[in-house]
Formats: sequence, structure tokens, C-alpha cells
Amino acid sequence: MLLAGEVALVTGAARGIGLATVRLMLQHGAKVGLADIDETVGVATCSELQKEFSRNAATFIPTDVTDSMQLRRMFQTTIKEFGKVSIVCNNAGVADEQNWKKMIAVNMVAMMESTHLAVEFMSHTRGGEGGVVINVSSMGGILPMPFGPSYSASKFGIVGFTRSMTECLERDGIRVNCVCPEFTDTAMLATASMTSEQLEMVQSVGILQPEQVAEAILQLATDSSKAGAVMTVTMKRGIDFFLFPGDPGYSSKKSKL
Ligand SMILES: NC(=O)c1ccc[n+]([C@@H]2O[C@H](COP(=O)([O-])OP(=O)(O)OC[C@H]3O[C@@H](n4cnc5c(N)ncnc54)[C@H](O)[C@@H]3O)[C@@H](O)[C@H]2O)c1
Ligand SMILES: CC[C@@H](O)/C=C/C=C\C[C@@H](O)/C=C/C=C/C=C\[C@@H](O)CCCC(=O)O
Repeated sequence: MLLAGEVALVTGAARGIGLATVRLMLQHGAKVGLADIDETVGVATCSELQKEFSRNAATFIPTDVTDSMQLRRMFQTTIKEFGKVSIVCNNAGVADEQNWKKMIAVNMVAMMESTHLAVEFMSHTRGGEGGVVINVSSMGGILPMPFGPSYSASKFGIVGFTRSMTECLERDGIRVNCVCPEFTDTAMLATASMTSEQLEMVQSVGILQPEQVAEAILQLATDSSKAGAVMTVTMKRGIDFFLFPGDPGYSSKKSKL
């Protein structure tokens, strides 16, 4: 029960990596606010989780993370229901190169706004108890993705913002980290428009299960030594950390993927 007494707020929680993360956090004793734009699936998912765990362990908040009012309400509702928020997982995301401005709004701008709201609601300097923010990026946020340049830009933005916010959030008692998974077996991957060559590449890289990414997120939520970490989850290396020049332990020889 690694999360007894903690309250988590997970966006994009109705399915995929978000749902796997919610389930794992519930298994470890957390109370969880599930936020998602898909109200139909979200309500059904939350009802199943309440049966599996307990009625008062989870609540669903219909939320479009690109709507500032709804994003704020997501925090307010979770705090009203469970008394606080101590873990925020900004997981909601889309992969849509055609509507790249909307994709940037969902994947990056909303993650940035939610991180700022986490400070407002969790900071020691504002009467909060501090906590941790985990932003879900992608291996496409460390390496180029020729088949999704705008998606990759949104994910590089998450890595850059997370690493840049680390120091200033220390005074708030908030750790911020990001996780960069490789291809993962969810609806996003299943519905991605790819050429046959790209699909072959996906098969050669391999496909993770959402539960593997959830375990990585749990590690970041519970390891108080991690702040500003860029965690990778790959078929080849499992859970690892990507170091950048200037990071303690960085060596040009070791930073291989
Ligand atoms: N699947 C992969 O291969 C993969 C790999 C690396 C990173 N990721 C990232 O993991 C995260 C989760 O993706 P997934 O693979 O579970 O995809 P998914 O499509 O299964 O789940 C994404 C969830 O986000 C929700 N969502 C979308 N737009 C939203 C919005 N505006 N407001 C609130 N919720 C919204 C969807 O309704 C859905 O429930 C995303 O940030 C994605 O970029 C996915
Ligand atoms: C808009 C992108 C969309 O079409 C596909 C998205 C699919 C999954 C989500 C994404 O986060 C997964 C990224 C996985 C990257 C894995 C390995 C990287 O090194 C990229 C390899 C690219 C290559 O070798 O050509």
C-alpha cells in the first residue's frame, strides 16, 4: 500500500495508460479523481472501479483539459471529494497530425496549465501539503518521430517544461517528473494512421502494455529522490532514466537508448 493517505488526480483516465495508472494507484491505497473528456466511458469506468475497490475511492470528473474553467474545476472537485490532491498525473493526450494546433493544446498547453494549477492547489506556500506531478511525454519527446513531427513537438515540450520547472517548484514542496514510454498497446496506437513500413517499425520496436507504464508512473509518484527526472519505458531497457548534459551522472557514453 505505497499510496495510503494519498489523493491522485489523473487526466485521460477513462482508458489506456491513464486507466492502468488509476487502477494501480487504487491498488496501492490512493483515492483517485479521474478526469476525461469522454464522459460516457469515464462514468462507466469509474463505476466499475468503485465496485472493484470502494464507492468512496474514486470519482469521475468530466473534463476537457483544454478548457481552463474545467481544468480548475477538476482540482476543486477532487479536493472537495477527498480533502486534498497530492499526486497529479497529466496523461491526457491525442495523436492527430491533421489537427496539430488542437493536439498541441491537449498534449502540451493543458499539461502546462495543469502543472501551474497543481502549484496553486498543492504548494506549501499556499497552505497545501506539496506533492508530485508526473507529466506523460513519450519516447517521441526525446527522439525524432518522422511519422508524427507535431506530436513529437508536443512531447518534446513536456520534457523541456518539466525539466525547467523542477528547481522553481522545490520551494512549493512539489516534485515534477516526466515519463517517456515507447509504443504502448492502447487505442491511441491502434487508431494511429501509419504506413505499412511504419507499422513494421512499431512491431520491430515492440509494444508495451499500459500496466508497464503505470508501474513507471507509480515509481515516480513514490520516489521522493526524483525531481526533474526524465524516465523512459522501453522494451529493450524496461524502466530507465535519460540523462542530459549537466545532469548528475551524465556521460556522453552512457546516454544511449
Ligand atoms: N499509446 C502509446 O503508444 C503512447 C506512447 C507514449 C506516450 N503516450 C502518451 O500516453 C498518454 C495516454 O495515451 P494512451 O495511449 O493511453 O491513449 P488513449 O487514447 O487510450 O487515452 C487517452 C485518453 O485521453 C482522453 N483525452 C483526449 N483528449 C482529451 C481532452 N481534451 N481532455 C481530457 N481527456 C482527453 C481520451 O478520452 C482518452 O481516454 C498520452 O499523453 C499519449 O501521448 C502514448
Ligand atoms: C502522430 C503520431 C501518431 O501517428 C502515432 C503515435 C503512436 C504512439 C504514441 C507515441 O507516443 C509513441 C512513440 C514511440 C516511439 C518509439 C520509439 C522512438 O524512438 C521513435 C522511433 C522512430 C523511428 O525509429 O523511426
